Amino acid sequence: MFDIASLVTKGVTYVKTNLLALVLMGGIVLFIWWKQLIAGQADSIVCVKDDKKTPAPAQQVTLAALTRRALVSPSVLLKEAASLGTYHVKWLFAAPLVVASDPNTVNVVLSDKFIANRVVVNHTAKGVMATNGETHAKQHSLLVSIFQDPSLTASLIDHLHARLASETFPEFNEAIAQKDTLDLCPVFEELWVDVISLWVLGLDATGTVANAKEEIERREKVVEARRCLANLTFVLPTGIAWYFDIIRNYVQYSEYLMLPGSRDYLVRRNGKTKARNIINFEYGTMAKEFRESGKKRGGLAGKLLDAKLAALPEGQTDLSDAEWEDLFEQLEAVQTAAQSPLYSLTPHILYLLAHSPTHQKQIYQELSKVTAKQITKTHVQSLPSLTSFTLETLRLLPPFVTTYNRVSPENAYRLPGQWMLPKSTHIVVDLLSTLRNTTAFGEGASAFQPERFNGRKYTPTTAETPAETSHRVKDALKLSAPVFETTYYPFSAGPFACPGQQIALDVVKVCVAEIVRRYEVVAGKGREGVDVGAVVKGMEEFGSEQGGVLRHLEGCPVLIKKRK
Ligand code: HEM
Repeated sequence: MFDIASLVTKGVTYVKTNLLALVLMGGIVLFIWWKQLIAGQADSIVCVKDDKKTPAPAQQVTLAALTRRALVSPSVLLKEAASLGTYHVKWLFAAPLVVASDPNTVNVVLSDKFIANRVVVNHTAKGVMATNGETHAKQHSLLVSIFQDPSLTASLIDHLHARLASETFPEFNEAIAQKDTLDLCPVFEELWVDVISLWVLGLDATGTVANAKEEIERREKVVEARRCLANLTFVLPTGIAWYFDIIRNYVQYSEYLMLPGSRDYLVRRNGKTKARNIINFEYGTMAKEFRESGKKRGGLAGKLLDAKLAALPEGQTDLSDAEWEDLFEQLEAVQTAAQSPLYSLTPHILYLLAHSPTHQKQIYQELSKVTAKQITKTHVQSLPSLTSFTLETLRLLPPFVTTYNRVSPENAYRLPGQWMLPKSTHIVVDLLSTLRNTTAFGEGASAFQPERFNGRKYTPTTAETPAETSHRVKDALKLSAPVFETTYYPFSAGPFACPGQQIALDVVKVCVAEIVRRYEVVAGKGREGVDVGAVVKGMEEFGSEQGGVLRHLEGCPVLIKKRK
């Protein structure tokens, strides 16, 4: 007779007594599966040579080379990149993440003629989660052209002057009165978040309109909300949140890449919904005012609206709801993209000046020739010492230590010797190591020497036309050594290059100049005598928190002295 109960009991006893063996077997099966998966992926690295697909030779790439720590600690990134060579492949789900760094090693590993310079970064790769392809290209070139407009830089500088006078100088004076060390990072984080938010939304710079009180209250609400939102936390449907959190752990800046419908996801945990609503209300008001009375704002909002209206088919005078949404998303993207590198770079320049009194003196002497009450873009463009100091700080402390990650479309990322990276390769360029490349910047590449920029003019990487680019890509691959100009690209290059690079250089210099002409910045207590070279060498003082820009880990502590 078939006794089910006894069979079940026997089964349970069997499972109990053999549980350990079953777990072990399961583990072994999983391990074999994993090894096969990895091996399968390695085999599937197919490159294209002379239009024929062939498996890439195994020695061409190093697998699982960078540790996760390298993506958040610049000092670890430098060390690992130096020991591993140029092409590090990190497995990220099904696709490898490639980090290009040292062209010397790439010469050995991949070919004898590869240079990780800004021309080579000009590939036609697509962003992973960002809008990509033609949509991205259109939005990108729109921003590039809008940012050429001098009135836009001028209005940003107006906001900067107003903010320096109302909060920053009083904060500096307070630190002087207290004879206390001041941490520069939080000061400039608030400054840039405030300045960019008012400029992006096209609000008045000084609050001197007829209903001044109401306007000031409104501006305060907006900047409060923006400060609250500056530390991004996404709320996503559970499945996506899990995927996103994992990606975020591995790929820097991925949290800033917009997912479809991201404005809805940007609703915050921890009571940030209120802040989000304040900004959304501003967006709504912007569209309402235009629709009801044709009123347009200043700042970026106004310029972007003008450009979008100009592109409408004849006879159409208003944007559709979807087009307004696009406009808001672009404003949102610029807010994030602009504020964080600015609040990384500005305190770092001042901190390095505190540790380099000779350079500070030189810059102050240059500045003392400017007699105007307010420093303008024209002034700072003709201050060579300040320009060289800024460019050198950007080289050794680039706010983005790696580019955003992007995915290569099939065969579009060309390597030397006609090799192509396979489709869906995640590519991240290690700007930190590239900007310290000894072939390009000489044996003293890791030393802080602003003078290396003397007599050189920075050409924004957005200035290249596609035709010039593809021609130059071909030429670059033939070059035998990377040159200074093409390897210097802290704003990245190609279709994802920073569209705001000239504005960024202008406003950062105006900000630093206004401070240095009033105050002397001195090394903080206990840090006297530490030379600027020691600060930037090993990068131990800095970190790139998940999804964040490069920051001094102790917030750039300095002492401030008022100049006579
Ligand atoms: C020192 C300051 C800045 C630095 C170092 C910087 C650097 C960068 C870099 C490296 C990228 C591209 C990353 C990649 O290739 O994946 C980027 C993108 C971008 N930047 Fe900047 N940036 C700065 C300031 C600004 C400012 C002031 C604005 C706006 C006014 C701005 C707007 C943008 C935008 C909109 C993008 C996204 C471009 C796209 O994906 O098409 N940035 N920035």
